[in-house]
Amino acid sequence: MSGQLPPHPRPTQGTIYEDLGAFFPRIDLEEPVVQYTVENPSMSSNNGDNGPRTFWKSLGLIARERRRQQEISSPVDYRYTQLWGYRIEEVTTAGTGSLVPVATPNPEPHDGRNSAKWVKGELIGRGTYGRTYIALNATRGELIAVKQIELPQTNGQDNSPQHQLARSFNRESETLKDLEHTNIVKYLGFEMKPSVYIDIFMEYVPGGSVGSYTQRYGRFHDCVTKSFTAQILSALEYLHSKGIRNRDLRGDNILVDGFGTCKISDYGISYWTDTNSNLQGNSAFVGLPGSLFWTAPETFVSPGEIPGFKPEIWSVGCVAIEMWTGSRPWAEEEMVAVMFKVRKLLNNGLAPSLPEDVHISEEAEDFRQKCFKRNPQERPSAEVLRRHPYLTLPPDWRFNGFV
Ligand SMILES: Nc1ncnc2c1ncn2[C@@H]1O[C@H](COP(=O)(O)OP(=O)(O)OP(=O)(O)O)[C@@H](O)[C@H]1O
Repeated sequence: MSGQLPPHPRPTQGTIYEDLGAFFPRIDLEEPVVQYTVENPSMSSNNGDNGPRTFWKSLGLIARERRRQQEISSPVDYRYTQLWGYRIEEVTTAGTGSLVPVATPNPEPHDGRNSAKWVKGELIGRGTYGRTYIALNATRGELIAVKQIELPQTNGQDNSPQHQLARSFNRESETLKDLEHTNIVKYLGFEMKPSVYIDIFMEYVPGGSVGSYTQRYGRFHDCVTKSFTAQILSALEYLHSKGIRNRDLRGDNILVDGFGTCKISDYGISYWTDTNSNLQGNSAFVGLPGSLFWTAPETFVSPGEIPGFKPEIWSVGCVAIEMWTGSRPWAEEEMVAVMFKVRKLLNNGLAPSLPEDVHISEEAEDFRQKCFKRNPQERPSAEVLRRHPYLTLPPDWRFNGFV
């Protein structure tokens, strides 16, 4: 492997466990490095030695044991180990018979939190600000994903998007840690080294994103679009009931596993400023530049506070456009033109349209129009939109590919 996971589709956990060395090439998986103590090693022992016993396991053995456990429990019942509240340390093997911390600049003294350890595997992909890696929880053997974002040196000025994200994660972590829903990527923990980096730990999702699948296959079969849209709305309904916003909903942030289960990632956190300073003078938008195409018009003009959850319903319409057409919304426009176009929309009611060669049903068109209501108050909530007739699937339909 070349240091990065094959771009598409990402391998399943089973495949990674099967060939762990290929995904963790810089780790000695057979070196015994993790110490365990068993209080009563053998109740049946007849040599009178029932005191605590210590022994060592390799990361490879720990991973194999975890894999067996995961095979026994159903994927739905599987509960990841939570890392919240722990000092989450990146470690590696070094031929010393124990796990050693990966050197970071200016290591800090231990702060009293219990430690959890993880090792880094191959790169999954690069985003605008960070890199996402496959990782192994070193004591539990679970395969997880970690997004690492370097914090730029700012000499006290910390308004960079990366610092905004770090603050947003700190602020929201009490809420984020308890969130659990089939259609969201579970956050497992968070570690920050001020002025150096943040690490965000998540469940690992095999497969790809809606964005990568539309790039690969073009427009989706209508039943796939209905199923995915309903799942996205189900996730939003849940997140909104917990007061969590999703300011960056787009195809690239909706991961899809091999069974056709969608999981929203990057929810509840944002690179947006807390104030209304930004790209366009007095507009509120400071999201990632690539997010513009999925962004509701009112987001560009409401100074300060972003209005409630309704901009996300607009974004749902944009994701549906991706699935109906195989391209991003406003596909015919360059970024700068879109900034103007969305502004124009405020005056004359334009919304992302469908190319002439794409035909959707009347129900789908009604769904599209509801998402793109000019007045955010007139857009239905996620809860209401989830019951739209367009989303009804034939009772015997099962996911069996994208097109
Ligand atoms: N929990 C996860 N499991 C598996 N892959 C993931 C996970 N989270 C992100 N990825 C993948 O890692 C890659 C990088 O993701 P990241 O979120 O950093 O950037 P992005 O969403 O592609 O772009 P941007 O930074 O512009 O939002 C993408 O291919 C993404 O699908």
